[in-house]
Amino acid sequence: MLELAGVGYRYTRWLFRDVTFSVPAGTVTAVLGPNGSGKTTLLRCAAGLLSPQAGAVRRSTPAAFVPQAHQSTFAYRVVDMVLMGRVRNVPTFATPGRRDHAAARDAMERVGILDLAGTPFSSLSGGQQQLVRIARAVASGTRILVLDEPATGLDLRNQGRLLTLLRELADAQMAVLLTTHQPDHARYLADTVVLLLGPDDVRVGPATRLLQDDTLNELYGIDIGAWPGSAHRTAERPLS
Ligand SMILES: Nc1ncnc2c1ncn2[C@@H]1O[C@H](COP(=O)(O)OP(=O)(O)OP(=O)(O)O)[C@@H](O)[C@H]1O
Repeated sequence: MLELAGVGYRYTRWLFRDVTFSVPAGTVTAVLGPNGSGKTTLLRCAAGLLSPQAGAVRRSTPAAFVPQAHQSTFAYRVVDMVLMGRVRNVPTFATPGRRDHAAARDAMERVGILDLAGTPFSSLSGGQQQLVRIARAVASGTRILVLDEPATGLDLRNQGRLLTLLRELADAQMAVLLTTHQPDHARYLADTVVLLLGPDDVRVGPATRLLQDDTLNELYGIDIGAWPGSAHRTAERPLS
């Protein structure tokens, strides 16, 4: 269980002032908002990587945080990267044991990257590296998973695999909190959505109720019916 009560954070200005929601075990919560609205900052507060200036965050266990995708040049093999997720379970100066290796293997299998186990992390594509980071978090055995834009950089097959995996992890009683720029992903996955419309306008509710066209128009400052990428618009586009 992850709980935020009246959480506020400011750098030079308040990004959000009074955010309250909880992510019970067995559920998924998705945070949506325009670029710069404070999604990453909110997730870092939730995961315990930043201390909010207002309110409180309660976690039933330490959270595993999967940062936004970025290309990395770590020379470790994939299996060693995933094993790093076990760091809390391995005593200082000890080497990972059989259970740690089994957890790493299980995590790689679940994420679908077992065939990459011996590959140097630095030689993977950005999307593959993202899957490795997710496997590392899964291997940690955490009950609270916090992921910042986990689908970014993944192809359609891997996006589907990710959505399925996150749903399975929630069904296995994990609390999952993520950010996404894709309302469709939130509709599929999230029990609850948190919309960052402004420092004093943070809306929390069921995905089915909040992810309506009028709210998305307000959130992103667009007319979604006329948006070039909308299904409606694409269907209407004349063949040339
Ligand atoms: N370390 C920092 N110091 C000062 N300002 C910061 C810092 N980190 C983030 N900010 C500012 O806080 C705001 C919110 O940043 P944040 O990364 O949380 O937004 P976001 O919603 O995740 O954006 P995106 O969708 O582009 O990833 C931005 O205006 C950003 O410039």
